[in-house]
Amino acid sequence: MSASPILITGGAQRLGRHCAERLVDDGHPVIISYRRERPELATLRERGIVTLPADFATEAGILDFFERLKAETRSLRAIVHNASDWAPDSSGPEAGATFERLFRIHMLAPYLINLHARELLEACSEPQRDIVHLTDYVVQKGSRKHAAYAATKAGLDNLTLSFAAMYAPAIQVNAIAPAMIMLNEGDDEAYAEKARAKSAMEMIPGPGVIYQSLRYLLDNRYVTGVTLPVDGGRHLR
Ligand SMILES: NC(=O)C1=CN([C@@H]2O[C@H](COP(=O)(O)OP(=O)(O)OC[C@H]3O[C@@H](n4cnc5c(N)ncnc54)[C@H](OP(=O)(O)O)[C@@H]3O)[C@@H](O)[C@H]2O)C=CC1
Ligand SMILES: Nc1nc2c(c(=O)[nH]1)N=C([C@H](O)[C@@H](O)CO)CN2
Repeated sequence: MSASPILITGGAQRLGRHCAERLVDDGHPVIISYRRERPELATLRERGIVTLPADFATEAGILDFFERLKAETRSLRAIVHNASDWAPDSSGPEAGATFERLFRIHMLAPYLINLHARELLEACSEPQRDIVHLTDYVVQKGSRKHAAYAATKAGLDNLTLSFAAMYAPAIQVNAIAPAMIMLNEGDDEAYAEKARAKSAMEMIPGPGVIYQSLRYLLDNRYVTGVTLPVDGGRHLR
């Protein structure tokens, strides 16, 4: 019987893409969701990664995605909720719309997908099944410029506890809380220097440290309801 696939939402770039390719390297079938078609997806498809379109900004979009997922597979080994929008707070009339959009991407999508995908995870013939939420160090301290982002990631952090209790022992549910992992386009050296100085390790590690944490969770049968900080010791500064 072929292995059940691992789903990574928002897997077309950066951390999600890195983990998707590393999982393929480790022999797992992988499904990713993407929002925008782009040339890089061809590379992932050539590696056998199944790519499903998804826009989690609306409930209808979330449920449409789940129908596509169900048409693609009858079981799942794991779900990694990686899709995210690091939108700064809006001032003025669109502030509420921004908050609602981030609530849907960071909380409603993981919530509805976890509820609907329970039977896909339980259909996995392997002994371990996992759900992993990508949250953020800012859940612990808030954010002056990304308050809506931080609050909705805090909601996702709390969903980790609820789903871990609901789904044990058949399914393990954990979170990974990164701080600065990789820069964005347009981040200059001054920004990078400031970012490095924020953590005790004084580095911007790149996505490999996230895959190491995901690998640990996927390989450990006795860990559930926890959040792994991957933040270079931000709390020490
Ligand atoms: N990078 C970092 O330093 C840090 C990352 N994190 C967290 O780690 C995870 C990965 O980070 P990173 O790789 O930088 O993430 P990105 O900012 O690259 O976003 C990942 C993907 O999310 C998808 N996405 C955005 N909006 C939507 C939407 N409305 N519906 C569906 N998908 C959407 C995008 O898809 P598309 O490109 O197709 O539009 C994008 O490819 C995220 O959850 C992030 O919050 C936390 C702290 C630090
Ligand atoms: N979806 C995203 N979330 C976050 C990103 C990102 O690029 N996409 N980046 C960060 C920053 O690296 C932040 O940790 C710097 O302090 C946070 N979240």
